Amino acid sequence: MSIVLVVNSGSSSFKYQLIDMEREETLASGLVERIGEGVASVTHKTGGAIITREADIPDHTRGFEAMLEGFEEHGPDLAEFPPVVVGHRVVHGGRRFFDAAVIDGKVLQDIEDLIPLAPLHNPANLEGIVGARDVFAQTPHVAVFDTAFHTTMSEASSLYALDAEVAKEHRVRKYGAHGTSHKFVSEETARFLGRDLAGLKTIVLHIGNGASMCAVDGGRSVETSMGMTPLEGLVMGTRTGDLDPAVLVHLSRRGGYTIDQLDDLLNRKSGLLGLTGSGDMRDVRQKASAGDERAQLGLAVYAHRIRHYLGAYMLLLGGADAIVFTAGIGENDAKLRAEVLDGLEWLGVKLSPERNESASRDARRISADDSRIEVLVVPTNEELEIARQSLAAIA
Ligand SMILES: Nc1ncnc2c1ncn2[C@@H]1O[C@H](COP(=O)(O)OP(=O)(O)O)[C@@H](O)[C@H]1O
Ligand SMILES: CC(=O)OP(=O)(O)O
Ligand SMILES: [Mg+2]
Repeated sequence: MSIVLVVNSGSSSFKYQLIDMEREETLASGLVERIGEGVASVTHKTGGAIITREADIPDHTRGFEAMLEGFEEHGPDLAEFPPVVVGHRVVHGGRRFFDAAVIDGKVLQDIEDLIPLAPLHNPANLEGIVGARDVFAQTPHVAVFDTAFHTTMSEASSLYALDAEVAKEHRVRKYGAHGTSHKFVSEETARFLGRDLAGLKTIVLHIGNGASMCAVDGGRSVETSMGMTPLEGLVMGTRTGDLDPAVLVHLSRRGGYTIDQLDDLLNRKSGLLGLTGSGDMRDVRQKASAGDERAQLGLAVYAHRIRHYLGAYMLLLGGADAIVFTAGIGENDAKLRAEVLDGLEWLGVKLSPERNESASRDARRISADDSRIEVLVVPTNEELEIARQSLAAIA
């Protein structure tokens, strides 16, 4: 039996999944939220049961213990299903990791060295790894990097027009993120369509709390909307996405903002939250339906940015076979999908309103039969992709 435990650590949360890789079946999954905030919430799901409780979880190591308690109390018994490997999501692998890596002291050091390039994500990923290695000391651990899928991008896509010496010294270039999801979804798309991945041009819209798009040509990432860090590109829950860099100079000079305040403003106080007062799409939709004009305007900015990238990626790929929506918003928000694809019949994109609004949660076609370009919803499963790569890395 090949059992893999996957850990996706965020700054204040972590998600986990125990997967039987022989059938790619999830035996249990869970979420520990609000770590270090006094009362954390712990959810453990297995065999159709969902158990939620509150606990004091000051750090990720304690979070791991809470996860283990979930397994002990509600199963499955980890002694019966011992993981052969623990797979970890790591957002930034820079130009050091082109593939998944078995974690040793050197890999840990590299992930730490990359913290300046992903200050919100890599420290949490690292803490998760350290916690998990304490608990699963005899098991190999593998890091799977969000950036790895984008290492196929050309220099023309990856370089900023910054002084070349400065860029080199400070490792400033586009690395992208969400690559594990973009890879998984583009492969699922080929499978769904019964097409050979090698001949398929896909535009993947990973629209969750963090959001990015990717132009995938024959299974290779050729362009993506996130940049040196996961701040560039689309409007997100709390992140600005694209912004004239001179805004920073202006706010610093005229507004007296410090570097830390700017970082906080751009990463945590902007995006949907900054535009509408809510960072969660469900709340923004509710407000907009109730007539809130700020929410309506925020949604217009949100969809406009996605359309901007969609147009660019159609051109870069020389046309697309499929436009694919995924992640929390992409999979669930039919209104957003309709807004993004509104009036694109001239381009060969025609949505079927009934299919778009269907309550199905499976991979599905939402374009009309006479749409030249296929439009799909394909649920992402980063954990399964991490499990596949982790298993391959120890083989
Ligand atoms: N039914 C829904 N309609 C609209 N948005 C939804 C729905 N369900 C979830 N979302 C949104 O999905 C987002 C979270 O996406 P997710 O991919 O889980 O993000 P992350 O993994 O980055 O935390 C939130 O903005 C949430 O409001
Ligand atoms: C890279 C990134 O933005 O990740 P998340 O969507 O989990 O915030
Ligand atoms: Mg995410």
